[in-house]
Amino acid sequence: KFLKIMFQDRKKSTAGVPPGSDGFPVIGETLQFMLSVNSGKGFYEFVRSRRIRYGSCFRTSLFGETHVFLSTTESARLVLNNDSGMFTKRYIKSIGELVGDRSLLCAPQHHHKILRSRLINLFSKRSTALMVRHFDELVVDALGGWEHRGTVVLLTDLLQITFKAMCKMLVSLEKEEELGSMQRDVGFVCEAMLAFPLNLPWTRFHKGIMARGRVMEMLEKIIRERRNEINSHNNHHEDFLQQLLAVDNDTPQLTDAEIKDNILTMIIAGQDTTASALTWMVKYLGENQKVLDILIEEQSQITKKASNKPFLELEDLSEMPYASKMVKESLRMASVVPWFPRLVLQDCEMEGYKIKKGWNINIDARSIHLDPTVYSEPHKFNPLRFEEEAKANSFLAFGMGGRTCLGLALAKAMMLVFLHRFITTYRFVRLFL
Ligand code: HEM
Repeated sequence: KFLKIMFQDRKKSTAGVPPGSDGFPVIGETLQFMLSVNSGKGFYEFVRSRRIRYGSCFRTSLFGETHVFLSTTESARLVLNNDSGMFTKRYIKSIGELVGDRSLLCAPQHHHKILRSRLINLFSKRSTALMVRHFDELVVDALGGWEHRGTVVLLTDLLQITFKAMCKMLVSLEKEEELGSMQRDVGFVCEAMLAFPLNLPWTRFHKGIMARGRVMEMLEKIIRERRNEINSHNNHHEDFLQQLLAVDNDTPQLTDAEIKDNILTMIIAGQDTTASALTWMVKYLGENQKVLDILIEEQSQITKKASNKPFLELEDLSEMPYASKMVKESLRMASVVPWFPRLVLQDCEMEGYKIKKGWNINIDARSIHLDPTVYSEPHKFNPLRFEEEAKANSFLAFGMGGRTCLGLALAKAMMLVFLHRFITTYRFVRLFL
């Protein structure tokens, strides 16, 4: 029925293209976009200022292509749930060269479905429980060290902790030296993903390609060693690699190339996002004394109850109702992934405007999270707003539909663990400089 409406509308459509600017010939508004990427305000400023100028649907031209930004819950539903099949995640060749064209992020739609159905099994309750225990160990260790340091740059430390957590969960990599070189190389790959895709010896893109090669070599070595261990029955690992290599006649095996590309993908997808979300959460804590007081009360109870065990367990997290809302509110306010890009596969109409095949359409999650018609007093940090269920299609921190974040339960668990330890280890004093 939906498709019928869309096609009927298209035949008699008199709709115009969305408001916005095409900028300069060929480069469009790329320069303005790059300026805001490098400004102190960050790349979202480019979108925010145009959303204010043009409204909830606007177009721009970036890197030679038309981009439309949409910021209503209804457009989020249509595009992200994609029941019409008219949208897909875009394959960008340069990103494919960096994360691998068998990565979940780049695979064509039919291959994505197969990969996702295999990978989703890895994110079980058991994996989350193991992650809680291990992440807690890492956090306790890190927080203990902060006592003796004059200044801690939170994001830098958290990137290291989340990197270690990802590597342990995925391939049980724990040796400091190997972790160090892997983290450096994954960092080069991530930088190259945002760079101009020119593969010449002095470019950031080239550095990323070289780094990907080294990451692949290291993963190959890890897979080889693991197979030897499995063959000699000398194996005690409980990580994602172990599950991916297990021979199970009911589930199709992934090839080694698929395993390597997707391990790199999961490190990239999980490390930065979680570290940023944690950093924002601490910022909101520092700004909201009342929230902090309630949390201290709740978390002290957990400390009392769990005093006989060295580390938190998954069950402990279910006794943190206020902290869970705090985590959700932090994710809403921060919108760590601010918009979700898709490619339009057929001419259609959205919000009364003509959208053409081949355009890029972006669901602007941050605008939805801060829309006063969706969340009352959206700039107020208020965890209790989640006592009531949020409006449909309005909480988009982890996306929606067939591309929803695979690591959402893990990410929430890590945030709760960190919140607990942070609050119960240190006293929060705000310095007004
Ligand atoms: C607070 C932390 C995190 C946030 C805010 C976050 C957010 C997101 C969002 C918004 C998407 C969907 C993007 C889209 O639809 O275009 C996504 C996808 C994904 N996330 Fe997360 N994520 C987080 C942590 C993690 C963790 C810990 C993992 C674990 C490995 C992970 C793995 C993935 C994967 C594999 C995808 C791709 C799914 C697909 O394309 O089918 N994420 N994430």
